[in-house]
Amino acid sequence: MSDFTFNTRTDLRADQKAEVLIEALPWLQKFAGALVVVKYGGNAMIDEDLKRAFAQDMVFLRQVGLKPVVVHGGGPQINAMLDRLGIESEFRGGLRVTTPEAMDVVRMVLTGQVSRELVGLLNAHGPHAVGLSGEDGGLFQARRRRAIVDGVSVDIGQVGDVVKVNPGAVLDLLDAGRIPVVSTVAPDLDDPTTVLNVNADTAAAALAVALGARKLIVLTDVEGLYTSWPDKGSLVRRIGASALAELLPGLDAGMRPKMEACWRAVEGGVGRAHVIDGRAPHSILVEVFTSDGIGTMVLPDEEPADAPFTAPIPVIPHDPEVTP
Ligand SMILES: Nc1ncnc2c1ncn2[C@@H]1O[C@H](COP(=O)(O)OP(=O)(O)O)[C@@H](O)[C@H]1O
Ligand SMILES: CC(=O)N[C@@H](CCC(=O)OP(=O)(O)O)C(=O)O
Repeated sequence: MSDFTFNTRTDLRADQKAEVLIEALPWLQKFAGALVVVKYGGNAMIDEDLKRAFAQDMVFLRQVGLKPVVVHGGGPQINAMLDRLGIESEFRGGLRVTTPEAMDVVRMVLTGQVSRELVGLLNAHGPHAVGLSGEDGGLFQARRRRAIVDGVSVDIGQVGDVVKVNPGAVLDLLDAGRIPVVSTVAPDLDDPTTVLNVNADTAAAALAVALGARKLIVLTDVEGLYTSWPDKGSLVRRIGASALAELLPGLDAGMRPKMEACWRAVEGGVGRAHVIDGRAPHSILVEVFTSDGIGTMVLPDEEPADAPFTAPIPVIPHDPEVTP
């Protein structure tokens, strides 16, 4: 069970319910048809109630006309399976050292376990979700990368960075009204007979850029980015891309790939990137459909990061049937 609870519906008066709904109107209008990439990870992937709430949020987004694309992680699930099989695994520079033996497990767990479960949760609401990996339809091509540990470049095996995205398969699914669920294993561009293990935060950013997404939303287990972690008073609500770039080298292993992903997304033309708290049920809906939003928002430099939070002015389409 999560630590967070919402008022039960009977605690809200009818006018309060109406207020919540009407606050969403300008955001529903603003984001109608918008493509949103969501990186699913952290607690929201482990707690049963949070899993179900996540699935509801994705189906909600689709139902009100957005185009959600899910990119999932699975680090804890991979760790558990490697342990069960007695295969040793370590992280260097925030990335899993991936031997050929470990790669088989990474691929099996991400595509055969985590993706399947998520697709099942989403499809409890209707036949919406289709799982695919970076191998399907040539979605991703990756190149081996090394990790930097204490300033030294080290070999970490079958680990890659996405260098090419062919979003056709994802776009086909979106056109058919589906919710694509993407696992981040990718063929090696230099040796297509092998697959590489790609960090899910960075893969989500690459996909968001290639799709021209309006938003990238990354779920995690804290409220957002703290400038002086773990000082709770240092939570950042908004930050411009350049200011974030200055902070990146000083960030710890867990937060760094997430914030780097947000930075890359915004630099690549994605309108906004958000890191939000996946421990709070329905945090995605709060982020997209309320004026204050939630978590940390990264925005392009040309927009002032200190502008007040305001809702867009509602656009009421002219209906000749009602008003001549
Ligand atoms: N500056 C920071 N701001 C927020 N969290 C931070 C920061 N530095 C380190 N962290 C840690 O990074 C964690 C998120 O990384 P990680 O556990 O890898 O995420 P996930 O499992 O959600 O992919 C947070 O739970 C927090 O403990
Ligand atoms: C190279 C690398 O480290 N890959 C990750 C892929 C999964 C992932 O990124 O999962 P989270 O989002 O849950 O961390 C791994 O093997 O754990």
